[in-house]
Amino acid sequence: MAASKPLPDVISNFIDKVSATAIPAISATAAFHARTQRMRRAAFAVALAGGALYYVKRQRQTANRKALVTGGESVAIGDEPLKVDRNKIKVAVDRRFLKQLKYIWAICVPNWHSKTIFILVLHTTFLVLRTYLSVIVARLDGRLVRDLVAADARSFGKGLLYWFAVAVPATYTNSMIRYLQSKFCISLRTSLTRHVHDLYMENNTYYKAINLDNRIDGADQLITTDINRFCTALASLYSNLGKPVLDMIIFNYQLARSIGSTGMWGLTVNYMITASVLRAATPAFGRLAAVEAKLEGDFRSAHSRLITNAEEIAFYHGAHLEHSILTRTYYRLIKHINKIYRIRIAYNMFEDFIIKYSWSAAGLMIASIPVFYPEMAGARSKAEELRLAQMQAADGSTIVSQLDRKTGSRTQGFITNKRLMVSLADAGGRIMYSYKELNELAGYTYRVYNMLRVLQDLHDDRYVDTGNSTGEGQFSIEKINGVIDYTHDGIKFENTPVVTPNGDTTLIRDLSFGIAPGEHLMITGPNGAGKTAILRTLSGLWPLFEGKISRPPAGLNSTLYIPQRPYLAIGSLREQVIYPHSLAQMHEAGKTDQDLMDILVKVYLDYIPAREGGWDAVKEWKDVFSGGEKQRMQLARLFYHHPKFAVLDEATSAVSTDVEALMYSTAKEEKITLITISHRPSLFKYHKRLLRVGEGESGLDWEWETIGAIGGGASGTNLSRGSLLTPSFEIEIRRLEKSVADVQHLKKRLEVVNRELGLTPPSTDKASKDELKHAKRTLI
Ligand SMILES: Nc1ncnc2c1ncn2[C@@H]1O[C@H](COP(=O)(O)OP(=O)(O)OP(=O)(O)O)[C@@H](O)[C@H]1O
Repeated sequence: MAASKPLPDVISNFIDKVSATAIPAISATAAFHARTQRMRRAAFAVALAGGALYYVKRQRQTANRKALVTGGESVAIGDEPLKVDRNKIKVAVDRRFLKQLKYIWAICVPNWHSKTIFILVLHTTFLVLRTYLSVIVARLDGRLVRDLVAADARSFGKGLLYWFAVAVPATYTNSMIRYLQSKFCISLRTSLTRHVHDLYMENNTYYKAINLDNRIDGADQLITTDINRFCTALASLYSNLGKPVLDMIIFNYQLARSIGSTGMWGLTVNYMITASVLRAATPAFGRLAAVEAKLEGDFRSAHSRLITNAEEIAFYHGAHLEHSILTRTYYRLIKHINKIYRIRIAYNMFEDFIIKYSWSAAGLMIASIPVFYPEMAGARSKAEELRLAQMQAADGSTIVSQLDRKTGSRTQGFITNKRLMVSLADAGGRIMYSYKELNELAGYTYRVYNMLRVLQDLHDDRYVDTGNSTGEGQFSIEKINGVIDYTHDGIKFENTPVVTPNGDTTLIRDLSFGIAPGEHLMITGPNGAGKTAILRTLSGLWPLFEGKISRPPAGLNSTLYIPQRPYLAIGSLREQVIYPHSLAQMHEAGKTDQDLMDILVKVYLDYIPAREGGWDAVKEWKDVFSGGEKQRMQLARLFYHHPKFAVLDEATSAVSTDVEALMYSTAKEEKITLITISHRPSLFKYHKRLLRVGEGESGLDWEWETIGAIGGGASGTNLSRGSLLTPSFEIEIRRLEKSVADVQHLKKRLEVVNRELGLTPPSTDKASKDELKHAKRTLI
C-alpha cells in the first residue's frame, strides 16, 4: 500500500494549486471586463505575476522531485546498471544545517581563546580596514574627476599623491585577507582532522566503520577530501559573506548621506525583491555538492582497490573487468558533474542579469537623485549645495565660474556615489553568489557532520541497524548483552553464541570452553564455520550479543593476534619486526638490534638485514618479501613481544613444515600459550586442547577434546557437552592410517584377481612383475 501523505501537505498543496490557478484566471477575466485602460493593465499585470510565480514554484518542485528520484536511481552506463544509494541525502540551508554547523564549529573552536578565534579576529580587522579603504578610494576618485572637470592641476596632483598613499595599505590589506583566509581554513581543518583521527583510531572505530555499521562509506575520502572541502567552503564563505555584509552597512550609511532616504528605500526594495527572486530560482546546489563528493569518493576508492590488489588482479588477468569498473565509476561522476554544469548555465545567466545589469541600472537611477531632485538628496549633498551658494555670495563670482564649480561638485558627488553604488552592487552580488556557496557548504556540512556523529557512535559502541541485516536473525546490533571480563588469567567462553556483526547469522551456538596459561589450544573446522569469528569476538572486534568471555587485559604482552593475511607496515626493516612498537618503545623495552637479529635466527630470516641493506632500509615490504617470509616476519613479532597468549590464525600456512615445527617448539619453550587455527593435523601435537567447530547437522555445534587423551573429552567435561564427545584425534589418526593401509592391500588384491582372469594385460615392466609375484605370495 502506498504511504498516505500527511494532512498538512495535502491541504497546502490544494491551497497552492487553487491559488496558483485561480489568481491568474480571475485576473485575466478581470482584464477582459475592465472598463478603463489602467484597470485592464493592472489586471493583466496581476495575472502575469501570478502565472510567473506559479511557474517558478513548479520549476523548483520539479527540480526537487527529480533530485529525489535521481537519489535512488539506477544509473546505466555501459552494460550493467550500478546502484547508487543516494536516497538519504537531504540537504538545504535550513535550521538543520545551522545545527550541524554549530556542532562542527564547537569541535573546531572549543573555546574563545583558541588560535582559530585569534585568526578570525585578525581576519575581521583586515576586512573592516578594506571596507574603510574602499570608502576613501571612492571619495578620492570623485575628487580626482572633479579636479579634472574643473581643470585644477594642483588639486589633481595632490589627489594623485593621496591615491598612491592609499594604494600601499590597500594592497597589503588585500594580500593579508587572502593569507588569513587560508590560515583560517588550515586551522579549521587541523582541529577537525585531529578530532576525527582521535575518534577513528581509538576503540577500533576504523574497523567498526567498515565491518559493523554501514552508515558511512569511504571514510578515507571523507577524512582526506570532504573535511578539506568543508573548511575551504566555510573559510571562503566568511570572507565572501562577512566582507559584503560589512560593505553593505558602511556603504549604505555613506550613500544615505548623499542620496537621501528615498534613494535608500529604493535600494532596499530593489535588494529585497532580487534576493527573493534569486532564492526562489536557486537550484538545490547543496544536495548536488553532497552527491558529487560521494561519487568522487567512489571513483577514488575504485582506484585504491586496484593499487592494493594489483598482483592478484594481474594474475587473474582481471584488467578488463577492473577497467570497466573504473570507467563506470568515472562516468557516473562525470554524468553528475555535467548535470551540475547544465543547471549552472541557466542559473548563472539569470543571476548575472539580475545582479550585474538590473542592479547597475537601479544604481545609476538612484545615484542620479541628487542631480535631478536636489530636494530629495541626502545631508552631505545638501551641505555641498549650501557651501557653493555661500561661496557664490561671498566672492561674487561670475556666472561661468559658478557653473564650473557646480558642475565639478555634481560630478564629484556622482562619481563618488557611483563608485559606492558599484561597490554596493558588488557587495550585494557577492552576498547573492554566497547563497549558492552557502548551499554547497550545506552539502559538505551534511557529509562531515554525518561522519562525525557516526564515528562518535561507533567509538562509544552505539550501533544502528540501517537495514544491513535481514532481520531474520536472533540478534540485533542495537541490543548487545554480552560481557567481556578483562581480569581473568586464562581465556574462558561461557554460553557465548558467535554471531556475524549484523546479528543475522549465528555461526556457533552456545560456545563454552576454557584454557589456562600453558594449555595450548587448537581450533579446527570447515571453511566459514566461524573459527576466526571466535577470535574476533574474543578481541572485541565483533559484538558479543550474549554470554560472557573472560580474558587477560588487552595489550601486546597479554594477547597477540597473528592474522591470516600478513601485514607489513610503512617504515624500516626494524619496524617490521617490532610492529606496532616505535623505535622509542623498543629502546624503552631495553631491546637492541642484536636482540632483533636473535629473533630473526629463530624464524630463519637472519639473512634478511644483509640482503635488504640493514635495519634502517625502508621499502615497500609487502612487495619485497615472499609469502613464507611475510609469515615468518609475523612470527618474529611474536618472539619480540613475547605475549602470554598468541593467536595464530593459519599464520604458518606458507611456511615449510620443518621450519614450522621448529618455530612451534621455540614458542612453547618460551612459555607462550598458543591458540592455533589450522587445518594441518601435523600441528595437533603441539597443543593440549582441541576445539572443533562446524559440527552437527546444522554445522553450529562444537566439540571439545583433550589431544592425546584416550577416550577424549575427559578433561573438558566441566565445560563441554558430553553428548558431543568423540574419540581423540590420535585414535582417529590411527584408525585412518589403518584404513589407508587396507586400501593398498585391497588394490593389490584386485590387481591380482584381474590378471588371473585376464582382464588386465600382463605388465612388461620388470619391477611390476616382481611386485605382482610378491603380492601373490603374500595375499593368496
Ligand atoms: N563482517 C562480516 N559480516 C558478516 N559476515 C561475516 C563478516 N566477516 C565474516 N563473515 C562471515 O562469517 C563466516 C565465518 O567467517 P570466519 O572468517 O570466522 O571463517 P573461518 O572459519 O575462519 O573460515 P576459513 O577457514 O575459511 O578461514 C563466514 O561465512 C564469513 O562470510
